[in-house]
Amino acid sequence: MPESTSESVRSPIWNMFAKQAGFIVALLFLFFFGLATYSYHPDDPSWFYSGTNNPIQNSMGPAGAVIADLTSSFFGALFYTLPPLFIWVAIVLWRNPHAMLPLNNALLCTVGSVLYLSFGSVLCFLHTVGNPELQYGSGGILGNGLGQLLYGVIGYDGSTLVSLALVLLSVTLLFQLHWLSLMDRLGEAVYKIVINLREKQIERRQKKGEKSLARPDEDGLDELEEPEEPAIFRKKRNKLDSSKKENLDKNESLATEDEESQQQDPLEKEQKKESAFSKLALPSIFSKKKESKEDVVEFTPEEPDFGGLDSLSVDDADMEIGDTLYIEEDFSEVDPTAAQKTSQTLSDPLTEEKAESVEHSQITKEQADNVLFGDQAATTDTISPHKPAVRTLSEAKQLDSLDSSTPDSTVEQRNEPSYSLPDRSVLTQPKPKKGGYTEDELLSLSELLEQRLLDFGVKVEVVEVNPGPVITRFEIQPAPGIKVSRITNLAKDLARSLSVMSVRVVEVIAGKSTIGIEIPNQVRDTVYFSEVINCDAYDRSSSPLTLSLGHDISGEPVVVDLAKMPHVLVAGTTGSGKSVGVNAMILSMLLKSTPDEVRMIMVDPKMLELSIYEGIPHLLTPVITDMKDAANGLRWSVDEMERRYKLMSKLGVRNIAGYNKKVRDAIEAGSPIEDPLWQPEMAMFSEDGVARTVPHLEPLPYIVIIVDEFADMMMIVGKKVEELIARIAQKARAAGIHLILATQRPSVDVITGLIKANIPTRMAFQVSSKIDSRTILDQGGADQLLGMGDMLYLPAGLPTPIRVHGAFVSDDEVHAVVEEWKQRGEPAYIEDVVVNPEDLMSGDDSEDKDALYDEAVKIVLETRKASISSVQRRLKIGYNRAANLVEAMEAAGLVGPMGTNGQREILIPE
Ligand SMILES: Nc1ncnc2c1ncn2[C@@H]1O[C@H](COP(=O)(O)OP(=O)(O)OP(=O)(O)O)[C@@H](O)[C@H]1O
Repeated sequence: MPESTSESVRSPIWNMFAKQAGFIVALLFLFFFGLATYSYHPDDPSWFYSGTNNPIQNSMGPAGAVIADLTSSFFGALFYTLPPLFIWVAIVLWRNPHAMLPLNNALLCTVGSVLYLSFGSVLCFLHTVGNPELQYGSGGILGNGLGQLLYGVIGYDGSTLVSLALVLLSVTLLFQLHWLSLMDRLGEAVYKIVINLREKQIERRQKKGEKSLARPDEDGLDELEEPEEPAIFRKKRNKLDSSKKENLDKNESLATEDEESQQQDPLEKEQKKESAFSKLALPSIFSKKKESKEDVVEFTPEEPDFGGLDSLSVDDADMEIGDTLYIEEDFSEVDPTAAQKTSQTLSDPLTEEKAESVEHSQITKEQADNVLFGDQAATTDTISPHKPAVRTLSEAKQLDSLDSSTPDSTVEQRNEPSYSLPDRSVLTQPKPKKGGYTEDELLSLSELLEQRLLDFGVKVEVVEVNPGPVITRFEIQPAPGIKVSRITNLAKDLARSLSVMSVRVVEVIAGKSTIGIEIPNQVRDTVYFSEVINCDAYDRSSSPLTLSLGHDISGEPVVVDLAKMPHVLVAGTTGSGKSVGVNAMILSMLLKSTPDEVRMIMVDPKMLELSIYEGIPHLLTPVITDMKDAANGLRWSVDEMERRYKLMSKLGVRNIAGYNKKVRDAIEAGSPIEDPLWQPEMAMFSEDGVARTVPHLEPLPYIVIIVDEFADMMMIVGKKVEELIARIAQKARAAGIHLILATQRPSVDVITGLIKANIPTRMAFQVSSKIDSRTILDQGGADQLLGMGDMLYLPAGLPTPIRVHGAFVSDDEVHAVVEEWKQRGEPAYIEDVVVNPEDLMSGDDSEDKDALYDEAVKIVLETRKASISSVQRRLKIGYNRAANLVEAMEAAGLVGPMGTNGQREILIPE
């Protein structure tokens, strides 16, 4: 033990001594070797040569002469570089025990040295570098041997190239070089030198008192003062700047968060604490009533996935963003506070302004999403700080009308809405609510529910109660091992034993492990349309297709966007409230959007429900009651959809929102866009003989096709309708064409697989059987509804439907709004929508042949002019149809293709 201790104490000293001795020996050797090399003389006697009788000239005597002779013979001219090479290797091994590369340092140096000496001497041999009078030439024995070998295999250039590459590699290994950073450093050094030189030059000139300072341009001093920064430095500096900025931004945002949390109203904090406490400390069923809103939020539907087309939604959002910013500008013109805000923004640096607008736009999008599903708490909280950014459409219109009274020329240029919206005061005001169950009643009802279920052998515990205007939802926690299906199957028995009309079992409540039992209230409150329309969610939504459907189970308004659905199927038994529901949807649009924004095609086979809307300016065609006309209306819509797609592709936009923005921007900029689909021959035949000019594009309105009973259409017209509906449903979203299809026959021959696959959003009113419910929703539940507007709304992509108590719209309300609109304007009907019903009705062979084809051919042959516009004028049909007819004639060989002068040759002799 003591021995080993003394050993361990002695060894470091010994190591140090050994190291130092080694260093001295190495130094000695290097000096000796260096002197011997550099005092080499070819006449000195050596290993290969006995020498002259002259005295030895090598300063290290005969030994030095032999060493120098050996190295020079073997390595050729390269032997001069041996001493520095050895010194370098010594330094590397001494100072850097750990190599940068994942290899032993000694190994690196050895490999590097061998490569250097071998291929360096090859290079010396090939290119006669250094003294060629050395005994074995400038390549030495090694260079000669290896060089000749390489030359024999890869030739002169190849040998040079390979040797160069290997020498470079050897340098890399020996110096453990990183070429890029070496270049970096070299560039940096050169730059510094140049800067130094220039500074000195300027100093010198200044000292000389030259005029150059007064006239810097002449002397190019301006250039000198701001020398162009090399890209490498610029990059570095930018990187540094951006990282600094990021840090600053982070710090700032942290600081704001801190500030915000500090500035939070103490009362608010207290309330938060209280609510947290109540959640923890009051597990009573009533304490959970407050959470009912959250339940609704959990159902917030996502935007449906429509494959390629779905991605277009981003553009929709863009459009909304654009609108919002535009409105904000308006607002600044009217409202002094907003103006102040804008001026503040303007005074801020550009980047800040951009950041703010981006923030606004993000909030707008989020808000829109929240708003649309009645999450009022969320919206009011988030919106308030940016109120001007999310003006409602009606507010914006008020501002517009205010703007128009100002003499500002820029304001006058703007597209004024040609209509004002009807006043909502025409709607029936809601009556006071009678309310559902009292607290005591709720308690006893929950006990009764537990008891009744126990009677059926199902042990459950009521954990939460959510009272609403029409039903009350009891959330129950079943005992372990009890299947949900058992409770679902007991729905009817439960309703009977509780003496209520019906009980709906909600098998899955998103995010919870409980089951919902929905029991109708004894006294049912009516949900008035004026209640659901006068809500933040509806007001704040910027979409012209915003629909206010009704209240959810906790009494919050449910507001959705048809543009995002993008089509909806409404089904329910007769008297379940479908027509009232459809009316609520139509009124939602009529109270939100002008005919410039939304146009409608209404199909009403019953001649009762929708005929009431006859004469409103939103209609594209009189309310269709004939199913043949209806089918043709669908065909027109498909044509219109195709036309819109062509226009959008010509303008390079992906949806109607983008198209309208581009067209409006162009109009506002005073350079409206010419119709890209216009054809030159249209100019030749105007009605009054005046040559036509290229028409300009106008913003396109959304088109909503509302069919009150599409089963009739399917029965009368047949398969073609199904195909047309599927075509519109698949593609029309981007073109701004949307379908609302209602039926009272939820059977598979009406709601076919093709229609279901293409219309993802469904609205199920009360139905008589579970099978019907499955046909509509792919699940039961609609059979347990209460009727009179009680519905299950299934947004696309959501697995479970939302129960909505539809708003009641009376005939008087509809009449009042219709009257308001009739006073505002006449409808501008498009005749094409319903013409030519025969082609759809007739057999398949004539399906693609236009009924007016023969007449068109007659006209062309008579007039000897195959012009689209003349056919259009003579037959009083739309351009598209006339173009199709002329193209059909071309296909049939009656007329030739259009020539460069815009004329077609008539191929049939006179
Ligand atoms: N949201 C509602 N609130 C209160 N009552 C309603 C509501 N919706 C409908 N009703 C009542 O139900 C009745 C039938 O409604 P509606 O005419 O809309 O049913 P429907 O399903 O269209 O029937 P049909 O297919 O026979 O036309 C209405 O007259 C009205 O009294």
